[in-house]
Amino acid sequence: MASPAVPSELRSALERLAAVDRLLVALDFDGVVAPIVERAEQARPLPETAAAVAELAGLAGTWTAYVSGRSLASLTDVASPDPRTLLIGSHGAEVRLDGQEHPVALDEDQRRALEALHAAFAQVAAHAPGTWVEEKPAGRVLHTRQADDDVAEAAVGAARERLAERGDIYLKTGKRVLEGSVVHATKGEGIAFLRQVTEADAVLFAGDDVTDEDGFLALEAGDVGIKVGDGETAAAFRVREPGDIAEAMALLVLLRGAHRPEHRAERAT
Ligand SMILES: O=P(O)(O)OC[C@H]1O[C@H](O[C@H]2O[C@H](CO)[C@@H](O)[C@H](O)[C@H]2O)[C@H](O)[C@@H](O)[C@@H]1O
Repeated sequence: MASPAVPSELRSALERLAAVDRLLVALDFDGVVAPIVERAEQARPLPETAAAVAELAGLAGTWTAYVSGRSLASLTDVASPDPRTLLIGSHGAEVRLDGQEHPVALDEDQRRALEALHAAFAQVAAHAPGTWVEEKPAGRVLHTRQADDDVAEAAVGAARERLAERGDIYLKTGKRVLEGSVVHATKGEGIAFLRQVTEADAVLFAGDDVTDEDGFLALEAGDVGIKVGDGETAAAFRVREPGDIAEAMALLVLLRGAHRPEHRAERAT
């Protein structure tokens, strides 16, 4: 028999979460809310997940967030998030709370480092068919999903080599991407910040990529971490794919709705 989308241990954890006074539901975007696709601009949330997130955002004592590596501009473009959903972009460097954006501000040294990062990735991409460079306010992403495996591996190696001496550029490996940023930020910091501003008693965080491990490590006793897909993880729970997150979120709507049927009053976070 096929294993259920929401394993029984995770269901029990969701039942416990649904009963807390103040709950923060934080989801990574690509690979969790939206299935992975060939090009970054083509990603879209699964409609069932987006609907569940909007319902949760309307419940009393409940906050929703997307915690993403994307820039805020790219995240809002592809996710069309419910306005009540809090946004963390650029792996923690950008924030949108109650519709107010807090963009990243770069100093002169960081602007110069960003130019050097752009030049390095652009030069590599120019010689590696199928690769391309995504621009973010504080970083660049070398995408290799459409390149042959050997081309992708060589491109990432060449980009790392060009930047090896730079202590002012932080590199992260993601799913068929090499990310560079001139600002040090992590999803763990993003989740800690959201926990503080929402005064949440418990946090759910779901992620699929290596960079989400910082988020899982920021979880505390009573929180719930869900890894989507394969790979080593610090998360206590695992599901197979974004469709399973849609089912978990629909279940959480039912469970939370039973504890918090009234709607959230409109107010600042
Ligand atoms: O933290 P996330 O919300 O998961 O964002 C991580 C990166 O996601 C995007 O790249 C990934 O998704 C693309 C679309 O499915 C896929 O083509 C790519 O291979 C993936 O790595 C995004 O483009 C990056 O900026 C994000 O940092």
